[in-house]
Amino acid sequence: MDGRPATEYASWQKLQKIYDEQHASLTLKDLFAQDASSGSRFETFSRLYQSPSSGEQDKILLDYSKNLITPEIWSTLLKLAEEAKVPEFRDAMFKGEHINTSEGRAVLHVALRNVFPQAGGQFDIKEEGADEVKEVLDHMKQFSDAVRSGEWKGYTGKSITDVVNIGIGGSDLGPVMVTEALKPYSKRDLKMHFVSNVDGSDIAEVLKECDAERTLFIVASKTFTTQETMTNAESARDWFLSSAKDKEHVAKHFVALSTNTSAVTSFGISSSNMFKFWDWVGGRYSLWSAIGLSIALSIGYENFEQLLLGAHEMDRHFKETKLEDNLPVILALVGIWYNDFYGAQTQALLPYDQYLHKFADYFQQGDMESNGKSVTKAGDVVGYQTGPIIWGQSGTNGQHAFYQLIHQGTKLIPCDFLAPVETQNKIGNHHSILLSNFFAQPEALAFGKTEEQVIEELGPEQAKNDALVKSKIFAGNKPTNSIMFQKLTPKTLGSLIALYEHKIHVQGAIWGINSYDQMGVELGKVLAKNILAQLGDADKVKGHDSSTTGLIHFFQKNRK
Ligand SMILES: O=P(O)(O)OC[C@H]1O[C@H](O)[C@@H](O)[C@@H](O)[C@@H]1O
Repeated sequence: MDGRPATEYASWQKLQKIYDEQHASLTLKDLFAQDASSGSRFETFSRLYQSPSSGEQDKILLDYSKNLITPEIWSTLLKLAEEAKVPEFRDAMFKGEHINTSEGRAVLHVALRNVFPQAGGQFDIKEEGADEVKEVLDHMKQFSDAVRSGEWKGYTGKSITDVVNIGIGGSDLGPVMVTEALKPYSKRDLKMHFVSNVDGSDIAEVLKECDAERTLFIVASKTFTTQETMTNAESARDWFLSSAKDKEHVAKHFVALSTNTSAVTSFGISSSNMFKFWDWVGGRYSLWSAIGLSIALSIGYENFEQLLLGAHEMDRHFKETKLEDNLPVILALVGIWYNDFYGAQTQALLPYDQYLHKFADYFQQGDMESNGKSVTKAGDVVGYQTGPIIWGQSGTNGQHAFYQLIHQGTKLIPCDFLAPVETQNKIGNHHSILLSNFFAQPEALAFGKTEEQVIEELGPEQAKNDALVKSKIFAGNKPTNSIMFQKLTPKTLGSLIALYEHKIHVQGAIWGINSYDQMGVELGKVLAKNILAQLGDADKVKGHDSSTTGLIHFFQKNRK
């Protein structure tokens, strides 16, 4: 809680000792072979989460049995969570304590979904703005209903057909991921576009598809100062005005999502077209706030509310469930075991659901911007690994791209496999084929293929080729989590996102770091501003190393 280095905990030291003594002989094969004597490993190391309001329909199964953990390792990891005061740190977040210490802010994305008195009661959160959440949601409902029904008209009296969300980082990735994930619930005749990159090609391609009379621009930026977003927003406004001519028409075609009212109004968007949020909403935790307006426009407010409800129910689970049954805690502890003791550098997220194809991209920011830190909250340099590199893509595509390295490469890559029991699109036996891959890959990773098996398969003649035999061996012993959910409904998606958000929180708490600032994005921004002012004139290029100067001069000489 106070940023104690994790290595000081007795349980951390014990884990190190266990690792040193046991890791060479610890195999998933042996661990599962003990099933017969000690009861099913699956029973011991899996947990079923049921939505309190819809139970069966929105359940999530977490199987963490294919991990290199024994009862002793597991109980020591749970002890670590207690020693690091994970429950206290979690409760401090829910109470609105200013756990983002470097910025002196509360961390209250949980307040954004704390709007369901019927779902087991609300959390008592007393922070400025927390009582305005419902008001902004009502505004979002009213606005999204009007646009979706066609009641909201553009400057020539036509309804809206295209929505362009202009934002970057947390003001883009969440809406992109969720609108993709919930496409089956979307209004197909309202097309969603996302512009994030300051590269003019991004906005140029989107605008080619839009008609100024029927396009709504959402300028999404917490600070409303982000260079990429403001540049894109200005270009969008210029493009719009080249057709609409009159600045008065901007009001029908531009809305803003921000915490910065004065910057929004000086851009020319009236405060009645602004959807606000608060400084206690971190960018990468903001899809639940006004930043989710594009989501509400795409899937409708009622579905957006279901997304919030799913997250709220996971919040309750995280807050009220003992550590050993707590899904976010389990994911966090398993991750720490590989990250800090086995030295794993990365963590793959592999959804076997095409609609989740942006899930890993989303949690790249969610996890890496949160836990990519190397000093504790007390300011000490950590002597251990913190946040993992998050990567991945939809499962079967990954199988034909990078799984080779996971199976037979030299690196340990812990993987989370995710899949729905029910598909959104029943076509032939696609889903059975998909799921058979979802079941097979963790099995292959865990148990591999021995030399004896390879020799038997090859037959006596080919087995004489030793190099061929060796190349076909799968060492196995690669750890995975498997997460199965009933169906990718808005509510289940909300719960899954909150599950990973809280996993990140627990890991940050154990590492003693501040998961809620992002100082590492600042330096590059400042240098870029300085360079921009020098780009026009070769004589102005000053104050850089010879490499940077050489590159800038090369650009200046060759640009057309
Ligand atoms: O919403 P904004 O203020 O435009 O910020 C966009 C992004 O900027 C920076 O990269 C970081 O601070 C991110 O966390 C943030 O999501």
